[in-house]
Amino acid sequence: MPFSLSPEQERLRARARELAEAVVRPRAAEVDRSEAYPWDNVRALNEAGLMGYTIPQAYGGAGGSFFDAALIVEELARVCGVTGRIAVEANMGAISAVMHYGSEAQKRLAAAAVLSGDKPAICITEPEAGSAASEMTTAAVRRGDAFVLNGRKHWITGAGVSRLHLIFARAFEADGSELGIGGFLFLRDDPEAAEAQGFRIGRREPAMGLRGIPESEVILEDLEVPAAMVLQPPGGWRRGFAELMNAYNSQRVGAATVALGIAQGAFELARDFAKEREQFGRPIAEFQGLQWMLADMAVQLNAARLGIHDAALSAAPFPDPLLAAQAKVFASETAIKVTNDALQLFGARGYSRNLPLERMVRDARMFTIGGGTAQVLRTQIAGRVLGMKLPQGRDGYAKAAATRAAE
Ligand SMILES: CC(C)(COP(=O)(O)OP(=O)(O)OC[C@H]1O[C@@H](n2cnc3c(N)ncnc32)[C@H](O)[C@@H]1OP(=O)(O)O)[C@@H](O)C(=O)NCCC(=O)NCCSC(=O)CCS(=O)O
Ligand SMILES: Cc1cc2nc3c(=O)[nH]c(=O)nc-3n(C[C@H](O)[C@H](O)[C@H](O)COP(=O)(O)OP(=O)(O)OC[C@H]3O[C@@H](n4cnc5c(N)ncnc54)[C@H](O)[C@@H]3O)c2cc1C
Repeated sequence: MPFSLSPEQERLRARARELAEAVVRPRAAEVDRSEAYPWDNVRALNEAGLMGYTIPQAYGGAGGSFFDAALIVEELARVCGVTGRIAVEANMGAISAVMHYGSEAQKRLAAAAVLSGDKPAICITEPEAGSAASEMTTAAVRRGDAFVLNGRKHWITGAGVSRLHLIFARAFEADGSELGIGGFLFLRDDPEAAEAQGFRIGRREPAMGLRGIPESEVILEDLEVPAAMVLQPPGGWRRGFAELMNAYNSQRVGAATVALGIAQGAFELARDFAKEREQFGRPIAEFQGLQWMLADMAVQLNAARLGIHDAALSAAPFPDPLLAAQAKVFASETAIKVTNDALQLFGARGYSRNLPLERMVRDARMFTIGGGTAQVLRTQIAGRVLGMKLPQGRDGYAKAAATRAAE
């Protein structure tokens, strides 16, 4: 463990590991096979106080930090990536945005949902606005004391099982003038009632990995969201997208931690197997080719963990965008490499669905895509390293120059 832990954090990590080993590990293969959301694990997490651990004590949580959350998430993801992701969304991402930016009523609503076992969903991506998320077309038009939302989100993690949703949409006044991109909170308590209100769950993606948690469409058809459920960061509508994305850095750190946890789990299996399995009359751990593979895995895991902890500890109140992006790029690419090498070390056994290695390879694959692709995050890193705006649209630099000339 690169950063020293307080006695309380040591206990927290031990509590998460105990639960992971006793409850989560034995169910991980079945969660993958059945593709069913692990409600039993959620109940166990909730009883152990690990759902909403970062929620301030005044709202019923433990008031933990993102670093604490990373300790919990790594332990869970080490045995089950799906459960690790649930812990991310119950402690980082949307819930942290609400607990920092929300009104009193919004905080109470969100805290109550998570502390009763909900994993909120964050709804940003649209079919025509993935990496280019700021080009989203889901519209929220003011009508009286509410906004009416229309649009289609896809690849929404937890759609169909989550209650609380943070929906990003482009907001307009009733006269059509644009306000900016904002966050809208919707609680899907009763699926039928939600559908009648205009919040519909569409197709579920047949995903490669992390199959125990759905990624589905969210279709909004004249969904009325009261103005009191608009999540308003301090900078107002014009800064809405930037400040909501700033909060989203916590989830990037969380996603990086799930990738790390999956890879750490695969590494430990490979290390132990290398000492047991014999070929040519000796343990395969005696072959230098494998020793160096294990050494490289250990180097990469340690570096990934350091980057994640550094990013988590930078939170003020959210993790630094550069550190979060760096942590996610490195951990996600490390996870792909380490899980593949761990499988390789097992030979044919690793390729069999009887062992968890092939699941770990599939589960690790998403993290260079979801939460900002490795390519887009590299552009964000480059922009911050260079201290330059790096517009990605074809006429981006020309537009920026024209704006400067007009000023
Ligand atoms: C940000 C992008 C969508 C690119 O869009 P633009 O080129 O229009 O935007 P920028 O000019 O780069 O940014 C506008 C404004 O926002 C600020 N910003 C952007 N990102 C961040 C951030 N992470 N932290 C802090 N601030 C941020 C930026 O600095 C600008 O502010 P100023 O005007 O300069 O003051 C694109 O780069 C991008 O991030 N695409 C990825 C979209 C994404 O991550 N989607 C995630 C969906 S949820 C998910 O996948 C869950 C998976 S999992 O389970 O975790
Ligand atoms: C498992 C999973 C869970 C997800 N969960 C959620 C969720 O809960 N909520 C949510 O809102 N979204 C979610 N997403 C969506 C995710 O955020 C998007 O998939 C991601 O932002 C990329 O968008 P895209 O898939 O449309 O790819 P595209 O943006 O179409 O990208 C296609 C390719 O082009 C590259 N590319 C695009 N632009 C650039 C550029 N400027 N420079 C260099 N390369 C570029 C990309 O890196 C990628 O390789 C999830 C995705 C996955 C896989």
